[in-house]
Amino acid sequence: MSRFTIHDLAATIDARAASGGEASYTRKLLDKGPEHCAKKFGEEAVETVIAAVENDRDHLIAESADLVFHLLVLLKSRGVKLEDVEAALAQRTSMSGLEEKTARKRD
Ligand SMILES: N=c1c2ncn([C@@H]3O[C@H](COP(=O)(O)OP(=O)(O)OP(=O)(O)O)[C@@H](O)[C@H]3O)c2ncn1[C@@H]1O[C@H](COP(=O)(O)O)[C@@H](O)[C@H]1O
Repeated sequence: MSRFTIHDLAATIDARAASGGEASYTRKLLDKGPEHCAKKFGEEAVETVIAAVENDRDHLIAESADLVFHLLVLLKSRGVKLEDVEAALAQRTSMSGLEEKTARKRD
């Protein structure tokens, strides 16, 4: 079985953004603009926090899936590619998280 990745989901979101999309939830979100996409992302983040605090594993997985989807839609709404985020992450692999935190304070 081939593995479904976040890149596959990003490609679907790209396709929905480019389509007519009357039946597409993705397209409906994008049509409402980045502020609406950001609000939805925030709601999903809160739901993910609640699932984590309640230590509900299945709920945490489901909410995390919603959260990743809404993050990708939010990035799309602002013209940021998943590859841009990956590049930012890749730059950090040469230093520890604590070093990266210190470097941020210097910026
Ligand atoms: N992965 C997802 C995905 N995860 C979550 N969601 C939707 O995100 C919403 C988040 O939950 P909410 O509780 O906020 O839902 P809601 O109250 O119905 O949302 P609103 O009406 O307030 O916007 C739900 O409607 C979910 O169905 C997703 N919708 C789409 N996808 C993927 O995107 C693809 C394209 O979908 P369409 O754009 O609809 O064709 C799908 O095939 C999936 O692969």
